[in-house]
Amino acid sequence: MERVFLAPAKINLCLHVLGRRSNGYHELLMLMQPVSLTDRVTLRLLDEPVFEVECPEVQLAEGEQNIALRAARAVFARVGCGGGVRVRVDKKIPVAAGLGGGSSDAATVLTGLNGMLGSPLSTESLMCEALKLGADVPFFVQGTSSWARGVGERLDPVDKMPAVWYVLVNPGFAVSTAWVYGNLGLTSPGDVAKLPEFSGLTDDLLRLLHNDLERVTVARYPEVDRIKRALLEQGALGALMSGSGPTVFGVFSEKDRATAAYERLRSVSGWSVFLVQPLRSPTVYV
Ligand SMILES: C[C@@](CO)(OP(=O)(O)O)[C@H](O)COP(=O)(O)OP(=O)(O)OC[C@H]1O[C@@H](n2ccc(N)nc2=O)[C@H](O)[C@@H]1O
Ligand SMILES: Nc1ncnc2c1ncn2[C@@H]1O[C@H](COP(=O)(O)OP(=O)(O)O)[C@@H](O)[C@H]1O
Repeated sequence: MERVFLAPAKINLCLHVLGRRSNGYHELLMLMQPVSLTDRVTLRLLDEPVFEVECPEVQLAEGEQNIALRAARAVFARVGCGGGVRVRVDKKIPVAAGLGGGSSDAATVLTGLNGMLGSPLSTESLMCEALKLGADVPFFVQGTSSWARGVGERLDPVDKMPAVWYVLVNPGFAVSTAWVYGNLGLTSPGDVAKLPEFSGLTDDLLRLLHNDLERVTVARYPEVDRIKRALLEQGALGALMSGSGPTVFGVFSEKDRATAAYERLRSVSGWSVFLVQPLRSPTVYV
């Protein structure tokens, strides 16, 4: 049996670091949203106990280091059934970009395989395996815009989100999430007591835009700040780095303006530019 799924990217509309745990992980408050830039994940069930992953056209580990393969093994181990799986990931989401591509691939493998095997695992079990794979993976299993707390695993879905357009700009180099958190130098806990109200309007979203990781990435990669300014010059209502970066998103309320900015910015050498919308539903089955 073979099935194809689309694994979406995410953006962090806000990211506040509230503290640091003894294991080095950080306590966060984030508003996260899946967007319509997707990897294509093909899953083929095998009779023999073989686990393989291929990622054509990108320089990405095809063995155990690939998080999609680890997700496949996790499902089979938890279900305790025989057989194996061949995973193919056709990447569209830039790698190590702050867009959660690997986490999304992994979540898609967890939920997709579970469905193909007749749904033996509960959502709770899937969430448990998701968190073992990475802090952002539970968000993608849950699949909709959410407030995320803890290390990212305590999720509260948000129903009402504005119908905006985003232009994503990626400068073409990778940024390590571990490096960014490692260089945060957290001295005092973040204060979110005065966080603006969010009732789902575009103005609320614009007031909310904030990322505590931005200064770390910008200090090392000033190009991220140049992208922010370029997006604002092109008419974005707001612009922010997503996650640990280096991708920056610009917010637009009108499609025409977003399209014009997209056309202009994609002529800049070395930048990958995407015009996307918020996604409403979880992992898409093709
Ligand atoms: C920054 C964020 C924002 O959504 O996304 P990305 O920029 O990676 O997309 C996440 O917090 C990234 O989550 P994820 O990429 O799943 O992290 P993991 O693989 O679990 O951990 C990678 C590294 O980040 C650090 N880390 C991660 C999450 C967290 N709450 N605190 C941390 O300090 C860990 O110490 C680890 O060294
Ligand atoms: N299927 C995958 N897709 C993307 N990256 C992967 C995958 N499997 C393993 N990785 C590794 O995970 C790291 C983080 O990648 P990614 O999830 O794209 O980052 P981010 O969350 O910052 O967008 C990279 O160093 C990459 O080599």
